[in-house]
Amino acid sequence: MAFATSQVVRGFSSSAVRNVVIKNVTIIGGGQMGAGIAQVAASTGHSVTLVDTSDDILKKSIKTIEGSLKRVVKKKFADKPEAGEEFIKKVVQNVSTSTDVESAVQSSDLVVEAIVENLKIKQDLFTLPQHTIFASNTSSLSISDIASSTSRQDRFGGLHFFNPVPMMKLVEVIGTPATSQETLDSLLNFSKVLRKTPVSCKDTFGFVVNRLLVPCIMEAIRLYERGDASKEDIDIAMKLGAGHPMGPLELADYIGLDIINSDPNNPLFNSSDLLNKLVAEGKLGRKTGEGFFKY
Ligand SMILES: CC(=O)CC(=O)SCCNC(=O)CCNC(=O)[C@H](O)C(C)(C)COP(=O)(O)OP(=O)(O)OC[C@H]1O[C@@H](n2cnc3c(N)ncnc32)[C@H](O)[C@@H]1OP(=O)(O)O
Ligand SMILES: NC(=O)C1=CN([C@@H]2O[C@H](COP(=O)(O)OP(=O)(O)OC[C@H]3O[C@@H](n4cnc5c(N)ncnc54)[C@H](O)[C@@H]3O)[C@@H](O)[C@H]2O)C=CC1
Repeated sequence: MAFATSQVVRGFSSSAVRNVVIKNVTIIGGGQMGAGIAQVAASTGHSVTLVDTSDDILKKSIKTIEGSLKRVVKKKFADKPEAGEEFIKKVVQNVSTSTDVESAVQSSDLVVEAIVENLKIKQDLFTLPQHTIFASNTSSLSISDIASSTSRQDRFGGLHFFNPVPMMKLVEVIGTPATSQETLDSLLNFSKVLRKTPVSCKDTFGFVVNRLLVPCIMEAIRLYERGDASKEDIDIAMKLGAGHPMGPLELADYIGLDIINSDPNNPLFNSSDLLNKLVAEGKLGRKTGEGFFKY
């Protein structure tokens, strides 16, 4: 770990900021988000350790990364296929895998948690060296609640990526009242090093994007549930009428239906019987082969 002076970032202190230079990154959770974050970090020269619960899952994660890299190089190295192959090799070499979280975090400057969306399981994760910054990629849990199980809340923040990580340019950087300025600056700077655009947000339900996007998805589900329009027509309407790249039901399947959390205290986020039924049946969207649509 080293310190560097970086550019002033919108929304943060106006004097030159000190941030931790992040070189070694551990990503915990090798699912669709963890694999994507690992890919982007490895592609920008970081040394990445990807952690999950079994070697079989990790093998799948590496396959996902390789598949996504092939799509990236098809465009980036369109005229130079050999350079593209070399790039893929280099990126994959930057990623090592582990099922032992305690040893994986030992030399990390930053740990990004991208495991299942469950508060208790997330809280149980921490056995981190003192200097390490910990960031959660949670979609809808409170960063303060996740951080509450540690005594190192100054080095704890939210780093919220979007799916598919290699394509989506945004990262939301979330600070709690206890997050230090140095940690926030480090997370903002890290996002820029990944060639993403960071925005900062307080630790408020859904942060910015999901606060606006999830009510739209939930309302689309209710529209379909009431029989007001077919699922196909709802998606066509939002693609052609609002210019969205995916319709809300296709997007829900893409995100994963288990990830779309509700909040009983907010009518905009009220759950739906249909969504709950699909999740209970294990129809979680693209990743399980069926959600609102079949894949
Ligand atoms: C839930 C949360 O907490 C937060 C969230 O993530 S909310 C969800 C946010 N994400 C979105 O809203 C995604 C909306 N959808 C999109 O932007 C686009 O549909 C998309 C970028 C995913 C795909 O683009 P598309 O034009 O619709 O489809 P598609 O033809 O498959 O892809 C176009 C190109 O994108 C690239 N691409 C898509 N997915 C990729 C991936 N996983 N890795 C690398 N490249 C990818 C490829 O270059 C692809 O070209 P090829 O087909 O030649 O490989
Ligand atoms: N799917 C999406 O569009 C987005 C999801 N997120 C958030 O990212 C996180 C992960 O989501 P996905 O990648 O979609 O889920 P996923 O289900 O694809 O992957 C989760 C991975 O975590 C692993 N895991 C579970 N418990 C673990 C533990 N204790 N230690 C190590 N690994 C463990 C699982 O084996 C699985 O591989 C969630 O918090 C979610 O809210 C954030 C942005 C977008």
